[in-house]
Amino acid sequence: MTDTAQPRPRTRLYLITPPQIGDVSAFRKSLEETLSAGDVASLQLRLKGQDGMIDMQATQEVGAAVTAMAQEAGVAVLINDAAELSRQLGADGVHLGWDDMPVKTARALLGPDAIIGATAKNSYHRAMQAGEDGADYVAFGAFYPTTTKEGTIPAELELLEVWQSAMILPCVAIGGITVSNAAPLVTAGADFLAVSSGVWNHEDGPAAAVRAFNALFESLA
Ligand SMILES: Cc1ncc(COP(=O)(O)OP(=O)(O)O)c(N)n1
Ligand SMILES: Cc1nc(C(=O)O)sc1CCOP(=O)(O)O
Ligand SMILES: [Mg+2]
Repeated sequence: MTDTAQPRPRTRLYLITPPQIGDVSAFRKSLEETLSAGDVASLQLRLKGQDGMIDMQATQEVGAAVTAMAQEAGVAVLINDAAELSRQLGADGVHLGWDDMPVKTARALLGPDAIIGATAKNSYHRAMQAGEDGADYVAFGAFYPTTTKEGTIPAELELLEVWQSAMILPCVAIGGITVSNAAPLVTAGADFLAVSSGVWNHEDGPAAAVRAFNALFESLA
C-alpha cells in the first residue's frame, strides 16, 4: 500500500500590528520594509483603545494606508474584531474572539472567500465549535506571558500537538512569542505563529525579526 501522507507545510508568520500606532505614515514605511524581509502569511490590524476595545477610527486610518500595500506584497490582511470594517477596507477577512461577532454571522456578511479566524484560547472544544461554524483557522493561546493583551489564559503545547494530529483546519499559536521561545510551538504543530511585540520590539528591528523567524521555520522544517 502506498503511503499518501503529505508532509506538514512549513510554519508561517502571522504578523499583528502594535495595539497603538502614533504616526501612520512612519508605520506604513516600517511595515513595507518588514514585509519585504521575508515570508509573512498574514497581517492583522489590531488597533485598541485604552479600554481594550477596538479603535475603529485608528483601524480605518491604518487600514486605508496599508491594506493595498500589504496585499500587493502577497500578505492577507485581516481586521481584528470588525467584519463590516474589513469589508469596507477591502481586506481579506476578520479575526473574531469570544466577545465578537459569531463566525456564522461574519461568514454571511463577508462571503465564502473571506478568511475568518476564531480565538480558541486554551479550549479544544471551542476550537472544534469554531471549525464547525466555518472558521478558516483557530487560534490557541496564550503560550507565554504577554503585555500586549490583558487577561490572557495560559495554553499548553499539548493543545497544538493534539489538534495537529487530528484536524486539517489550520491552527495558530499566539501570546508572548519571540524568536527565542518559538521553536517548541513550531515542533508541537502550529501552522502559524501570531506575533506582535516579538516582531515590533525585536532588538534588531522588525525586519530582522521576520528574517529570524523565517530562518527558524526553515531550520525546523
Ligand atoms: C490570531 C489571533 N488569535 C487570538 C486573538 C485574540 O482575539 P480576542 O480574544 O478577540 O482578543 P483581542 O485581540 O480582540 O483583544 C487575536 N486577536 N488574533
Ligand atoms: C492578541 C492576543 N491574544 C492572545 C490570546 O491569548 O488570545 S495573546 C495576544 C497578544 C499577542 O501579542 P504578543 O505577540 O505581543 O504577545
Ligand atoms: Mg477580539
